[in-house]
Amino acid sequence: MSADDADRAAVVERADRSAEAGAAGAAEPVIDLAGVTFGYTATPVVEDVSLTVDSGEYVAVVGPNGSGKSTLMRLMLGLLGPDAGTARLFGEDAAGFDDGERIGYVAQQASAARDMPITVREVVKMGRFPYLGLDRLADGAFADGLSDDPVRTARWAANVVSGRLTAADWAVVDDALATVGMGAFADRRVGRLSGGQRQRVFIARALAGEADLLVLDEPTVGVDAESVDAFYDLLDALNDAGITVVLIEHDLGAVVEHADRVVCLNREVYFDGPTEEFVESDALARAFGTEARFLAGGAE
Ligand SMILES: Nc1ncnc2c1ncn2[C@@H]1O[C@H](COP(=O)(O)OP(=O)(O)OP(=O)(O)O)[C@@H](O)[C@H]1O
Repeated sequence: MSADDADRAAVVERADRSAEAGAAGAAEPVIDLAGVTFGYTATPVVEDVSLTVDSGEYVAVVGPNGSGKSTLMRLMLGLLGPDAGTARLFGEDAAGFDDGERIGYVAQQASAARDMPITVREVVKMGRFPYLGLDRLADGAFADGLSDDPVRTARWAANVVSGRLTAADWAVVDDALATVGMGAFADRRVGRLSGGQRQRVFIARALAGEADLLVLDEPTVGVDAESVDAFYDLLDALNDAGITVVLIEHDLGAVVEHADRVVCLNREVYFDGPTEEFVESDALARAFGTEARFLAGGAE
């Protein structure tokens, strides 16, 4: 079986699992914002936004610089609380949501990640941590490993946690690496990867956590063009497999090619609907003002 075939097989297997989960789960929205208003100061940067995202959707949030996209994402994830309105995540109040492993968050390339002195497999392994549970750590030896030296303690804790990963956990880690096409890089240091490869590793970490919502904030900024295409193909495959995708993206060409639905934001929602209708609409011109001509040209 070629590496590509293995990757495809992993995606298909994931699709089967998601289909089972979908059949068993209720049809509650993944994200549900109702009349949300928020400002860092007295002036709102997000105003009266209502939108729901259902399981399995692929939604892109677009808008000019400073239009409130990242703020909206933080509100969706409960990292900020609305001044007015309500934000719900998987049916719960977003601020109190504590089932973090259900969400995979991929930020713009963090420069810190470049300096991480750990391997790809170690990063992806972190996705399993929420499943280990304190009960799997709580044995008599726990206190013996603590030391005054924080680095030693952290190293010890990492080793203990590694020791607690079962064969099934490691299988999930390897499956996630195969899905993003990074199986061959498992033992490479994260800092030695290209930007696009690193972003795939962070997606793999989310998959290892069995996330069913991927939230990405301009994930391909600074990534070379070829890797960007591969990255979006991967997102398409994951979405086909049932994972909900919410993507902030400035590249309207990528949005038009990949997302099923567009939310166009400039403090308020200017458009929310199918991508083909967005392309035909005047939302871009209204939301982007003078930038619209340039951006629309970029989308062709
Ligand atoms: N932590 C903060 N404190 C104060 N103001 C903030 C903060 N974060 C963002 N803002 C302001 O809120 C507004 C919306 O910012 P936000 O980052 O949500 O927009 P954006 O659409 O994601 O922008 P960009 O496309 O440039 O990343 C901007 O005017 C920004 O300056």
